[in-house]
Amino acid sequence: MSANLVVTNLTQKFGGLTALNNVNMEVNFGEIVGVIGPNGAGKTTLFNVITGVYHATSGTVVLNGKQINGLKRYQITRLGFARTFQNIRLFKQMTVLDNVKMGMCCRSKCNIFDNILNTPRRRREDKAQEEKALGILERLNLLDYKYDSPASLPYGEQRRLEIARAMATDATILLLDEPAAGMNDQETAELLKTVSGLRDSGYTIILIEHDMKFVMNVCDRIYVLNHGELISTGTPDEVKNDPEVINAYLGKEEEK
Ligand SMILES: Nc1ncnc2c1ncn2[C@@H]1O[C@H](COP(=O)(O)OP(=O)(O)OP(=O)(O)O)[C@@H](O)[C@H]1O
Repeated sequence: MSANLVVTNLTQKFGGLTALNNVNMEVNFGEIVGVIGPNGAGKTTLFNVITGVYHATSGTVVLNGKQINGLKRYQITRLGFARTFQNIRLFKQMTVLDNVKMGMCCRSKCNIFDNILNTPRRRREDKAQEEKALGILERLNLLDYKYDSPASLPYGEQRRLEIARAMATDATILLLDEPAAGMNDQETAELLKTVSGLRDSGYTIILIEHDMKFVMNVCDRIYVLNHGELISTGTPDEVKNDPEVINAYLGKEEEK
């Protein structure tokens, strides 16, 4: 398997605080990779650097052989990254279907005149987008909600809708920030099926998660961060038996 994404010696400083310190990571095509670690370990910062929210203090992020750190966020999105966030960020005043269509804006071939004059090109694109969005909703078992407001959906469905919108960007790499947060057991089991199904259909998935049962069941490999340092990496079994990892989590418990 060849590496899709290669992070090398990545360091991110915020003033005197080192949120990431020389972090190395490789993600292969079609893998589900988990990023775990206690609160404040640097997980979200890693996502923020990969997706261009922050420009790394030093180090590189390389996608398919091309360095992407330093690029603008929209350029990184166009290369095939999409992400969901810890806190659900849906457009509540729009329908479920329109939320998914919003994900396609970054690929639009229409210009401002097409939009104002509702030209044939605009109408053709609308139709194609609608068909594609319906397909994604069907795939994520959300089709019955297409004309509903996202706010009216059960929590698990809202989280899946975020993934649907990320897929609509034509992403090949999905970064999911705590996708199972706040879910009950049934919703988590459903999410596990969804995420495994996406991997099986060719997506590469990187996820941050605190729900250890979910992480251990869904991930092919895991990276463990603590205080901005990579302290362990391996299969779920390797990581969960690593004394460094156990110490990092127990240490946090003792600090409380
Ligand atoms: N924009 C920022 N400015 C200053 N400090 C920041 C910024 N973003 C993150 N940090 C700090 O960097 C460290 C890592 O934060 P980060 O949010 O990446 O951790 P995390 O592992 O995602 O934590 P959690 O599991 O609680 O979400 C923390 O000490 C945080 O306060």
